Amino acid sequence: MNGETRPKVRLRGRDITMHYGFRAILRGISLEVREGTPLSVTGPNGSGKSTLVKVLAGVLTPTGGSVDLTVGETLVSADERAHRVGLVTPDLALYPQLSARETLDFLARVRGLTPEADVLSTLARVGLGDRADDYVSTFSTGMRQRLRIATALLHDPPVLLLDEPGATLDASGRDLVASLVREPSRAVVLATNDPEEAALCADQISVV
Ligand SMILES: Nc1ncnc2c1ncn2[C@@H]1O[C@H](COP(=O)(O)OP(=O)(O)OP(=O)(O)O)[C@@H](O)[C@H]1O
Repeated sequence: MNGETRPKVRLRGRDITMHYGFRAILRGISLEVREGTPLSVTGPNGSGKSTLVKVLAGVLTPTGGSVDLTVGETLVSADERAHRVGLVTPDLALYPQLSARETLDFLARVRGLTPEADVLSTLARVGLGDRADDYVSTFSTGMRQRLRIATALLHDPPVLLLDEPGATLDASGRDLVASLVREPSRAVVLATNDPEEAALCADQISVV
């Protein structure tokens, strides 16, 4: 979908707090992201970047505060949010016994998507067009990361949440990440320890 036809999107987090047991990780994080103005999330190891991304994705429920996503005029429900968000996280386990094409076919079915063509074009977009039928077990670290990015793009979500997306990628892979961050039609949040990656974003917050 191109930017002219895509509805406007706004992802907002208000006063987000998170505790793991007695340990307070996020203390009152507020943010707002719209299409075309990507937001980087920086902070030291263990400061809560990944936690914040998962809260925004709806994978984790925060201890306090709220997240809301508006697409067009519609406030997206918490249950529906996963269908509107593409999440790239190092925690995403891939099935080694599936091929890249089968991985996306499987996800397409799970997500209720049908068009087979999107699978191949998505693999081509991440540079795996010629490895579609190879098993994930034979993929290198960077190829697996490209496949994770493909899983996030498959349903053409209006929101992309990227957690350390370029950490294992080569120069062309980092260019791919840069092109995704700069897409004017998506709202993008990028959690990273890499200053060059963070600099791709117009806005920045830091968690400590
Ligand atoms: N499931 C969990 N149970 C308990 N503590 C957790 C859990 N997940 C994360 N934490 C803790 O929350 C804190 C933040 O972790 P998180 O992964 O969000 O940090 P991060 O900023 O992304 O770190 P890094 O830069 O190392 O990727 C850490 O202290 C971590 O130990």
